[in-house]
Amino acid sequence: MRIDIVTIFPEYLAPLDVSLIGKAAAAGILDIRVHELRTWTHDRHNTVDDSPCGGGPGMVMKPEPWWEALTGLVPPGTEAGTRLIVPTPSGRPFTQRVAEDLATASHLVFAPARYEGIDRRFVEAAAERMPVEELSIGDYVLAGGEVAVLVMVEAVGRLLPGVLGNAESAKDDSFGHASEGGMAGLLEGPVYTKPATWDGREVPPVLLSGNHAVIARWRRDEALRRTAAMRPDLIEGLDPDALDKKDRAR
Ligand SMILES: N#Cc1ccccc1Cn1ccc2ccc(-c3cc(N)[nH]n3)cc21
Repeated sequence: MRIDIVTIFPEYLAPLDVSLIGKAAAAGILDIRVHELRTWTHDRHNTVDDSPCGGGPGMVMKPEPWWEALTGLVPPGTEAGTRLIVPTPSGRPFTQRVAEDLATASHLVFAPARYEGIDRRFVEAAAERMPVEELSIGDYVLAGGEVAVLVMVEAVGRLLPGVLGNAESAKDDSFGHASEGGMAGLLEGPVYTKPATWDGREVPPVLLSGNHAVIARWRRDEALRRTAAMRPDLIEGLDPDALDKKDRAR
């Protein structure tokens, strides 16, 4: 997967060189390219913003540099397989299902804005050339879209084949598709490691029993318990077929 990120703060995307995503890029699974939006400005001050039409606070990002950037990165006629992602507080929620959908694309272009956002006409013009997703990572307002891009690139990147080692799997992710017996669709339950006793607190004995069927059942019970406590909305949304007989007996 190729990922292009256009921003006025390229240094904000430095974390993508680290850890899981950094290793995936080094392995060639991800081809991540970060671009400075001002590359596509032509005035002496490399202007990317202007005052809002109709008045109001702050500044709005001009459509021209974004359009030139998009056209430079995705020349007309080469849009197949490309999706434009625009982080915004007024977007569709970015969820695990959205991440799974975006993971099927061959090319993602991210347009993290600053100020009060981008002139609407850029999104409208882009939507005539390729699918555009306006996405929110949560019900709070950030100062710009770069942090949202970090979140989305990690959530999407980890789903690509070869990114997670065999030991870790996205198969049973929280929020993923609920599956019979799996944890997908539920929150993660508690995790423990050695020592067996710490601070006078014991690891639940079932986890030391070596009985994998009993351990799996205990973990599913704990995941259901935590989900019911922290996110009852997810329980309601679970596919009934994804709950096994013992779940229903709870
Ligand atoms: N737009 C806008 C805007 C509108 C009002 C006040 C402040 C901003 C700042 N801003 C500029 C770009 C941009 C991108 C994404 C977010 C964003 C996403 C989530 N989930 N929260 N915030 C915010 C962004």
